[in-house]
Amino acid sequence: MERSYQVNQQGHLTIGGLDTVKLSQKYGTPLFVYDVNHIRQNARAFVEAFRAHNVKAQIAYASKAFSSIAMVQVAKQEGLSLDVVSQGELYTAIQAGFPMERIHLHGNNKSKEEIEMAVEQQIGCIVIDNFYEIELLQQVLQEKQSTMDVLIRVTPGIEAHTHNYILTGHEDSKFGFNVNNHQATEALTTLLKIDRITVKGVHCHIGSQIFETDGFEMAVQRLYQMINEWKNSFQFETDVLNVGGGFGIRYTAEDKPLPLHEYVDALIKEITQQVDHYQLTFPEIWIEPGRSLVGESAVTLYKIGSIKEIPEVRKYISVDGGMTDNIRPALYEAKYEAVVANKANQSPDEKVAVAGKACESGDMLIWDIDLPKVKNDDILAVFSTGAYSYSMASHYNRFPKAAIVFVEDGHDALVVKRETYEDVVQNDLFYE
Ligand SMILES: Cc1ncc(COP(=O)(O)O)c(C=O)c1O
Ligand SMILES: N[C@@H](CCCC[NH3+])C(=O)O
Repeated sequence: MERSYQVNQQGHLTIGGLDTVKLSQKYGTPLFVYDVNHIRQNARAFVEAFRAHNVKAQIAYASKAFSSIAMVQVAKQEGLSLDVVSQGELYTAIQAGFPMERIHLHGNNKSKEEIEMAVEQQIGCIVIDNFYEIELLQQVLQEKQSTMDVLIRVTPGIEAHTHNYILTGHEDSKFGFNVNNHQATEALTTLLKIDRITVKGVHCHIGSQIFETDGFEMAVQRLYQMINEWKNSFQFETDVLNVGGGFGIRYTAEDKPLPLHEYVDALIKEITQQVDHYQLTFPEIWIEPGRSLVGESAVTLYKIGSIKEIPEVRKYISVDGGMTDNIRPALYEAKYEAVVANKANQSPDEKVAVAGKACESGDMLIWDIDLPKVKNDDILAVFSTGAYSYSMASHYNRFPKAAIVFVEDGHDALVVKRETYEDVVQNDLFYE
């Protein structure tokens, strides 16, 4: 989906038709601004892609990318399912009134409390990750005299490294059951013996920010070897094949994401071939997009403060946020693009570096970017911050977390309040 940014007559950047400079004045900075229409278009692109093939599917928004009550409401409105990884994400979904039967619980170390909550809420399914969890789930189901549908998360030995794939004979991952050493099959046989558990199928996730379809195709091929063995050995047929998320987005001009339907088209083509080859039943397909639904839908607005020039070295412009609202540059050397929101019609004059305000040399948002000459109080808009920014925010240096605004149809709405200093110390107790 094209990003909905434009420049208005004042030379200000607009998102979803609203002036970002005015939004920064109204709500303060740092501020996340989401174009809700953009999220909806992405969701509909996935829904439509499956519909075009007449394939039954669940598109589960991976809420780890950005979870808030308002975001979960939008996912519900668009008919998506929801992937949650913790009690916190599940609690958010409950508060948002999300249909429990469309929730899938993930996690490589689910606690008994998390499993209990999932069973009590009768969520759609638990994605089983390890043998210990099978014991815990069995115990909880017994205690609560309940039942649960599950998928088995497997690691097929294919790992995506953004632009290419590594085939690993021995899979070294904290997630899921290994296919190659038959732990996945052992998990199946263990689960099949438990009356209160119904195995609906298989899950795998090969990585994130992936720009090609061949890694998904390779994973499907490997999975079908296993699924066919399961059919022959245990007469077990998978009703559901969940191929995870990972569809890439554009952070900078170097990123060339595919239109979302191309991933779906390729997956359906490969699954069709495999099903025909092994003469199996076509499964329901589930996917778990996070970044591709929300990543490009948001900008972060910052106010520029200090400007430091080291002659012949670098010019640093510092903003009023940084790694505490977007850890990705520090954590993954992730690259971002930005514009000066109040000078969006001006051409660049100089190369600068954008620094955050945390007490950490690595707190840099962008190392090299061409911008028009900036001064204090200018507003910087960093693009594509909708995924894994707010959701990975921290209180380092006791900075309060930023606010979030949704814009749609010419309206803006505050959906996450800016934290106050009272919020920052709310759990602190005096030592007496
Ligand atoms: C199991 C699982 N599903 C879905 C996702 C979402 O990935 P993405 O945000 O890249 O679509 C992730 C994150 O990588 C994941 O670990
Ligand atoms: N948080 C990561 C991706 C991890 C996805 C979840 N398994 C990022 O920002 O790119």
